[in-house]
Order: sequence, then C-alpha cells, then structure tokens
Amino acid sequence: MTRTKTWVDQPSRPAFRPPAGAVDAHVHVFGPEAEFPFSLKAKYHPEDATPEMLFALRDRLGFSRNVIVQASCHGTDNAATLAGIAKSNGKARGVAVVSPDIGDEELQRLHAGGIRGVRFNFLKRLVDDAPKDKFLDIARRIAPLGWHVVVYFEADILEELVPFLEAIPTIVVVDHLGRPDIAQGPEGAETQRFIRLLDEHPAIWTKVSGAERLSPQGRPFDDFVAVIRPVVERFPERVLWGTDWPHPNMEHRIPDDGTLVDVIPRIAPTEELQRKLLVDNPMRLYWPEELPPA
Ligand SMILES: O=C(O)c1cc(C(=O)O)oc(=O)c1
Repeated sequence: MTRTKTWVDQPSRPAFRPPAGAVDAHVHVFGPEAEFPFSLKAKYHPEDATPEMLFALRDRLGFSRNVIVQASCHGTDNAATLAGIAKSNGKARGVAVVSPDIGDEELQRLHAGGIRGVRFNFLKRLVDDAPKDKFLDIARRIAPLGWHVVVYFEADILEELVPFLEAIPTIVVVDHLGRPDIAQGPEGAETQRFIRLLDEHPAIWTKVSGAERLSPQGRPFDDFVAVIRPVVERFPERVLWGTDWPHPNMEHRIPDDGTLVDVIPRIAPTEELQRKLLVDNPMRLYWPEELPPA
C-alpha cells in the first residue's frame, strides 16, 4: 500500500481566534511508523503525522489543548496515542481503542497515560467487525473509571444502533454527527432523526466536526453551516469540535485546517456558544479535575 498524505503542511491562519483554553477535541497521530508500526488490519497506510506536527498545528490555529483519538490504522495498540499524550506536557488527553479481553491493569495504565474514553468504530471501510455485545462489555468495564464512549457510524445504521446506544452506561459522543446527508438541508430526514436521538437521550453528545467530509459543496461549507448551526444552538452543552487533523482518508479534497477553524463562529455564533463548544464541554469530559466544584 502506498503511503498517503492527507493534510496541508502550512494551513492558512484562521481569522477566528478560539477563546483562551480552547480544545481541538478530535485529532489523530500516525506513527511514526518506525517506532509505532501500523496495524496489520489497517485499511490505509498514512505518512507519519507526529505529535510534534500536531502541536505546531495546535499553536498555529490558536488552540491550547488536544484530544487525540486512536486512529483505526493503529488498531488496538494505543502506543502512538499514548506517546503523543506523554509529549504534550499535559495539553493532550486521549480516546483509546481496546480489545474486549483487555485487563484491568492495562485499563489503569491507559488512564494514567491520559486516556478518558474508548472509541467504537462501525465503518465497514475502516474495520472488519464491530461486535456490539463485546463493545457493551467494554463500556461497562470503563464506566467506573469515569470514561465515556465515542462512537463512529454512518446515518444508514443509526436506527438499528439505538438500542445499543441506549445500553451504554456512560456519556456517548457521536463522531461527526453520525454522518447525515447534508445535501438534504436542515430539515433532511437523517439530520432530523439525529436531532431526535439527542432530544430523547440526554447522555448522548456529538462532535459537530467534519465539514470537509460531510459537505458536498466544499468551501466555504455553507451547506454544512445551515445544517449544523441549529444543532449547536439546540444542544450547546453536548457538542464538541475538532479539526480531525491529519484527516484520515481525505485524499481528494484535503482541507486547509485554517478554513475549518473559520467555520466555528458560523456554527456557534455567540461567544457563549463558542466557549461551551471549545472550552467548557471538552473540559468536562477530558480534564474534569480542573473544573471548579459544581
Ligand atoms: O472517515 C474516516 O475515514 C475516518 C477515519 C478515522 C480512523 O481511521 O480512525 O477517524 C476518523 O475520525 C475518520
């Protein structure tokens, strides 16, 4: 497999300045392969996207912290993610992918290394199988650690996933809004179904990221903004945002991260919404010990 590069080295500087303490809550690291080889089951073979590159991007875009989400190309070996967190001087925490037979000691080791959640991936193009029963076992085991579950799926399986999502005993964060068809506009059936899911389940949150993946129009992402802004305004306490750098699998329309940051004030138009989206909400999930007592 030839190695793919899915990011731009010098993204534009965004016009929008994130508030102090802003968290880019969905990023990945790839490798470096020489140190952290990719999984034999990986569905893509990326160039190295190292923690140093990530932190340079963070600073360039005006963010303070990152949440590193274990990418599917590293399977259930979280070493690269943990190394990224370890190099961040406390400015990164992470979401792991674990196998169902993981031991309690290993879970403790991940916690000590800054992991605060596990990710369940249902995308057939990224993983070979997604065993719901085993995922639920994992969810029950990580709940006492105060972790949450991150789920990545596409809109066509939302309905069949609802009982599974309801059985998860922790907060659930749905990646990239469960990938609704943005072309249908704010009243589109998939978007409305997703909004109903959040209406009915106060423990389900979502990442309002992925303009570059979900918008058929592309820049300046007007179609994405029209659909996503009402979601942010309706659920201001349950939304997170991330660049998704280094944009796994985005080979054709590689986004400029600066332009993605400039989508933020259009989906979260007030300072209060921006602070919740970029600071308060991610802090509650990833650095709760830093919050003032309620
Ligand atoms: O849509 C994708 O291809 C994708 C892949 C991964 C991953 O490989 O983990 O993560 C994402 O957030 C998105």
